[in-house]
Amino acid sequence: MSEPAPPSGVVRHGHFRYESGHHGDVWLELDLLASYPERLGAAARELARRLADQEADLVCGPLEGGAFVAQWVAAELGLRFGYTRRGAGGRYAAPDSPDLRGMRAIVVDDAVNAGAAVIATARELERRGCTVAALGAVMAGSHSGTRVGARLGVPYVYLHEIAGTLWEPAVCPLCARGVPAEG
Ligand SMILES: O=P(O)(O)OC[C@H]1O[C@H](OP(=O)(O)OP(=O)(O)O)[C@H](O)[C@@H]1O
Repeated sequence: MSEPAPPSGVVRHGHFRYESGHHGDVWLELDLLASYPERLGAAARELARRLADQEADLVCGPLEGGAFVAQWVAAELGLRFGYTRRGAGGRYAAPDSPDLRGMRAIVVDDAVNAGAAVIATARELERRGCTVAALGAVMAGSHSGTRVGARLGVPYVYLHEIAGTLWEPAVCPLCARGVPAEG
């Protein structure tokens, strides 16, 4: 079964300046993805199908976009749902209630780029007494997002690999060609 393609306009090509300070040639319009619930639901159903053998109790995603997908995947699998929220210093925290001790968790995000959100979410779940069983994402960036499962040492399902390159600003070839950067 082939996975549903992201809606047109979600993956943009050009010259962009990211929050990390890097420059790159791909931008993901994740709010646009979230605005098509039918398409997001199709992606979540496909993720759920591929993650169904993980014997998990909980699906957890980072707010905002990751949690939208995680909740849908949890509903498809008949599992509990949780979320994390970014706080100071890049830490992601889950709400104090419910008690998550002893649960097997799948971490789900809409997009994984550097992997900061899913890794911090996995660390928080472990701190709260969960075992992280697997990772799922609708989209994963080819520069590092596709390798985050290996970094966490868990099975990783992503539906779309988004080809893109990151550069330090000083060596950005698009800057060298005088292409204006967005972001
Ligand atoms: O792999 P990473 O480099 O961490 O990037 C991926 C994260 O970035 C986006 O969230 P963002 O921080 O923009 O928050 P939002 O969902 O509230 O827009 C996206 O929803 C992922 O959670």
